[in-house]
Amino acid sequence: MRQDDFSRKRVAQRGRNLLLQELRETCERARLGGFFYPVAALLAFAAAGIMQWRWQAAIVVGTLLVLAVARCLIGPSGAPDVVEARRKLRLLWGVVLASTTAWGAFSAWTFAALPEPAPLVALLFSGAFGMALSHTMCMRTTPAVVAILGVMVPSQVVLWAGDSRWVALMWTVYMLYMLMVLRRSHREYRARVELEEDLRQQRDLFERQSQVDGLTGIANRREFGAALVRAVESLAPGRAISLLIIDVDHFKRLNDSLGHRAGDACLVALAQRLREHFAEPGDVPVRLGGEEFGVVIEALADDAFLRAERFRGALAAQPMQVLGQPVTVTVSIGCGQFDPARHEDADAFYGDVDSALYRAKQAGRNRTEHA
Ligand SMILES: Nc1nc2c(ncn2[C@@H]2O[C@H](COP(=O)(O)OP(=O)(O)OP(=O)(O)O)[C@@H](O)[C@H]2O)c(=O)[nH]1
Repeated sequence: MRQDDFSRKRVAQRGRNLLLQELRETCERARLGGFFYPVAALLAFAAAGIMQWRWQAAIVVGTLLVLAVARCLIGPSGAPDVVEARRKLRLLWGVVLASTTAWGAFSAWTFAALPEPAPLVALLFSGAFGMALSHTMCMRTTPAVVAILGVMVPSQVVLWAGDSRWVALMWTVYMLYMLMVLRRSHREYRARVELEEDLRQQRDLFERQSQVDGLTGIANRREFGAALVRAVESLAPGRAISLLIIDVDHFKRLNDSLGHRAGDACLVALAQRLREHFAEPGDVPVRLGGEEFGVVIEALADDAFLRAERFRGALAAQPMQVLGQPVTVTVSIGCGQFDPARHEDADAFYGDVDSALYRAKQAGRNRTEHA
């Protein structure tokens, strides 16, 4: 993959992760907050004498309750793609804005319709909701601003229009303070999620680096050890695991004649050949170190032997392009199948196949030997 493609992919992945985190947090925070609205409306009606206002209470509390339940139903199920995540966020904010606007309208209505102390109760709850919104729903500023205005403005209009100008002024200052708190909370939220994403990416990078060989890009010895132990320990009845250990013949000569850089390029080209040749499900090609490679194959020894021979024959017959010039290399291969009766563990299995490789070298190289 080209470097700029890789960077673009990482940027897109980062954007998606941030969006999914925003969706998760918005769902979580909106879920809890929704139920305070019907409870607050119930308390305001209780303060006014609930029996006298039972129909109005049923409509207001019922509406706010339905909206609270709707908030709970919109969740980040599974791992939605970017389009689906944006759609859910829009839907969720739509329901949140419906709750805050409904509350704002209700609190303004209490001044006209309900006796004291119901308007005071509703007014104080408006302040609490506005402040809660500025702290908790700070993931997106525009809808959060609309939500705060929805909760706060209707009662302010009533206060400014009536004879409570000082209360109205204090309420307006309070609302401006909420908007400032929202701005700060939003900045802190962004800094936190960006930092968390940076740490996640660093962790993934380190994890990948610890599993992949830096020169050839295929799995390294550490990953090989883990894959072999996994394969051996989880071997199901009727299944087989084979191992090839592949060593380049006279690699020192190649290094000495063409240079170390050409030696490196040769190892990269060889790893690419391995990747292409051993690409069936269950195949794990790795670089064990130096000019030694390994392949874990889910197959019987005879099948693995045939595939090893095909690889060896093709390599010897077809020169590789190394720094622009054709270079023919041969390999010696040890091949064996894991046998629980003979191999106590993965190490014993590896040792057995390594001995087969040794025999292949002793027998003249460019050949495959059975363990
Ligand atoms: N270019 C390059 N050379 C390496 C690397 N790792 C090991 N080598 C070289 O690989 C050579 C291995 O040499 P030997 O172990 O003698 O094996 P050989 O020359 O391949 O001989 P046989 O295995 O007996 O056929 C050494 O010269 C190492 O320096 C590497 O990452 N890059």
